[in-house]
Amino acid sequence: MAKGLEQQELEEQPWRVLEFYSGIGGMRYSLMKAGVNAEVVEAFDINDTANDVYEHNFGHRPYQGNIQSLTAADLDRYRADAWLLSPPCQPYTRQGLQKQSGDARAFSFLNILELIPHTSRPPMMLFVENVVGFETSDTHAKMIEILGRTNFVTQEFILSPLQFGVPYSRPRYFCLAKRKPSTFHNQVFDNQLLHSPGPLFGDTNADETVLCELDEPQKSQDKLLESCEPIESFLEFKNCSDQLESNFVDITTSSTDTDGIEKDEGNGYCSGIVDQYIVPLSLIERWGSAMDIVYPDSKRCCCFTKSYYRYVKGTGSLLATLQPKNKDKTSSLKEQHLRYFSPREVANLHSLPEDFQFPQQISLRQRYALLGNSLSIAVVAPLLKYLFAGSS
Ligand SMILES: C[S@@+](CC[C@H](N)C(=O)[O-])C[C@H]1O[C@@H](n2cnc3c(N)ncnc32)[C@H](O)[C@@H]1O
Repeated sequence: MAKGLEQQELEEQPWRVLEFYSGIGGMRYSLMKAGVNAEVVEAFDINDTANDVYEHNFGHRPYQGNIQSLTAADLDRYRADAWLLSPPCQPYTRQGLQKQSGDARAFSFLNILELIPHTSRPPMMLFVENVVGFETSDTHAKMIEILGRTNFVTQEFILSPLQFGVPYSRPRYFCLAKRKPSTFHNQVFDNQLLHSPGPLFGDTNADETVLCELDEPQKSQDKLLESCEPIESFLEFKNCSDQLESNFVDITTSSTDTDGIEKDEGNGYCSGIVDQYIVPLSLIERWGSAMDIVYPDSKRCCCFTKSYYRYVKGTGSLLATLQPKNKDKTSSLKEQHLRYFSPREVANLHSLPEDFQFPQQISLRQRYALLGNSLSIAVVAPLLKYLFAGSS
């Protein structure tokens, strides 16, 4: 009887979690959203600004140092059950030089994994997030080798918010790992790379789950988009187009700011707070054909990167606030009153909670950079729920 109670008490203890590369706390928000009984016992990030935002929202300042300098003894002190890691992705991105494990930014990640066999209390669960491309890198090969050697079984996923009803294309790679004798609910997916969220919701049809993305990709893409909410549901400035219509004045005087970005001075489209989000006409003239433009009724927008607002090409979608009859007519771009998504809107598309806030001193560019580095809570929360389910 006494033993039973002790056992019960033990089971009600929250999981002790370490959040590496914590940024603005996307992993922690995902844990909360997943309803996992977990306590983040420490977060780690080298970036001052990210730590300001994390502290502002969670009331705790992450350990501000280089993860590479942590030792096995340091980690043992936390008695952690789970490690959540979202290491820098530049070594694996197309824009980066793809130096993979040869890139200094990958060192700290491999270093922390190499510590596992030296800890006296290794984690029971591990969760890794990175860009698509990571799964074919030599860092990935090393990670799988270390995890195998330290008794972990893995299930890997490539998933996008579009598969969770959010009109946002941000496919990312995820590795879920459990240390034996712990097992996943659906062991049929052990050591596989999956492209469907089916297993997270109890789907055990291995063939369908692995193949569904490859099989008739266009058809499955169309079906996905149909089930997404429109962009409009994620906007904080919905009625600006009315304001724009009456305030439109074409003043094309431009200047170059310190980052070499051309900005029109006071083009007067839309007075007030939205002004700062208007795309200058000079940028439309120069880069219009390369812009990804979406509308309030669109069911998809492109991934926002950390360079959104600094550069327009390939960094995220722009919103047309006046909808033309023919959406494909490039010549009408100037009349569509393009604007950037605001940081709050990007946060909404990342499914950050409503009470997430930036401290006032964080500049607009820093906000976009931090959000671009963060993750989709709509995707990570069910993955974490699946990882923690049934572990004891
Ligand atoms: C891809 S972002 C992760 C963002 C985070 N998941 C979030 O939700 O905001 C990588 C983060 O790792 C931090 N970082 C990169 N290298 C580091 C290192 N060696 N030690 C500590 N932090 C590091 C960066 O400052 C950045 O905030």
